[in-house]
Amino acid sequence: MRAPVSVREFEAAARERLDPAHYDYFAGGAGEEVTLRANEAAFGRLALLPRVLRGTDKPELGVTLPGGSASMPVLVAPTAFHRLADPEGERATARAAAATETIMMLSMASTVALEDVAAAAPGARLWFQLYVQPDLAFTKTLVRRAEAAGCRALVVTVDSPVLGSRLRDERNGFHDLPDGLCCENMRDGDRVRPLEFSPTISWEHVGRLIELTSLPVVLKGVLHPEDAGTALDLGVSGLIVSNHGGRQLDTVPATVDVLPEIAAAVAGAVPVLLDGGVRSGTDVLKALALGAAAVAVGRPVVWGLGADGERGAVRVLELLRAQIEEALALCGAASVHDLGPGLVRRVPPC
Ligand SMILES: Cc1cc2nc3c(=O)[nH]c(=O)nc-3n(C[C@H](O)[C@H](O)[C@H](O)COP(=O)(O)O)c2cc1C
Ligand SMILES: CCCCC(=O)C(=O)O
Repeated sequence: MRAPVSVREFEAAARERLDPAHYDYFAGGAGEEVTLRANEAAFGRLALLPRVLRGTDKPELGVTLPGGSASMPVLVAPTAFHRLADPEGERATARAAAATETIMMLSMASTVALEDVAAAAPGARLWFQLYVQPDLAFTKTLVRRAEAAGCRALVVTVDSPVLGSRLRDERNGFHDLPDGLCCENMRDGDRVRPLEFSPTISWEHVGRLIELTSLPVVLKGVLHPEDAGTALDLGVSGLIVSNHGGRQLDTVPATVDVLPEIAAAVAGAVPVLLDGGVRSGTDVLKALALGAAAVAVGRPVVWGLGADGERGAVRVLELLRAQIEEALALCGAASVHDLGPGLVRRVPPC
């Protein structure tokens, strides 16, 4: 079979190989999946307005963030359960991130323990994603483990006081990992703790985490500009505009549609990242033009992993890099730092 040439084709290739219930877990969203669809559709309603006769040889793609640098403005978003996509699971993803010199946000719900991921991919730049556990002592243990393993930032997911309802999983009866797989970070002595969500999570928890760790704390899942302001006052090091890939509250806006408001509220004080629906280099340029310092991709990397393991994940990331380079050249931009709102026009839905 010929190699996939787009993220969409990687999805099709992964779909052929994955158990249908697992494919649905990865692909699906919450409720009627209005937000899931909106994330991608919103990029489609933005057009690029290129400049001409500004040629340069080699565009600059690298970005520097509080948790280190990346060779391109595309990070790996934290996604759970990679061993459902490939036997090597998060080890393979981390090696792919290392090979492409980008940052991987490692999900707390990984099917390989964070120490084993770090050991399997020595050059990997890992940020650890945390769901605050109701047991704060265990939460602290996780933070210490992430620090000890060399993670360079703590990504606190704040859009999940409870888990959104995924109707595909309900239909498929997919509620637990198959035998032999578990959330390895939840091992505690002889038992594996259940991963819990914290319905009472508040700004106080974030404040305590910032005090607890010397790592930069990045909040993931901010959609309201007033929350962005509160986060800045508390001293976060970065924000990720995210609706969890449409998997939490359905009918929230597409992330790229709220990005300009958040970027305006933050006014450059800390980097603003975006995830949700990024499927191509032109999507990346649009997000950067509207104020993102970088984007993260969730499903695209899972599709690479599901299609061809570590090699597939590398190919997805390298495909996005090549598409960014091409789009920059065709937009007359020498660097990912050169992009502004003038590059983007809103077009009516077709
Ligand atoms: C299968 C899957 C699992 C996810 N697991 C997590 C997780 O463990 N922690 C987290 O903060 N976000 C999680 N997310 C959300 C992603 O980090 C990210 O916000 C989202 O996937 C971005 O949208 P995209 O898939 O359209 O790129 C998950 C998303 C998917 C698709
Ligand atoms: C129980 C792990 C939840 C992972 C997650 O965040 C997601 O599926 O969206």
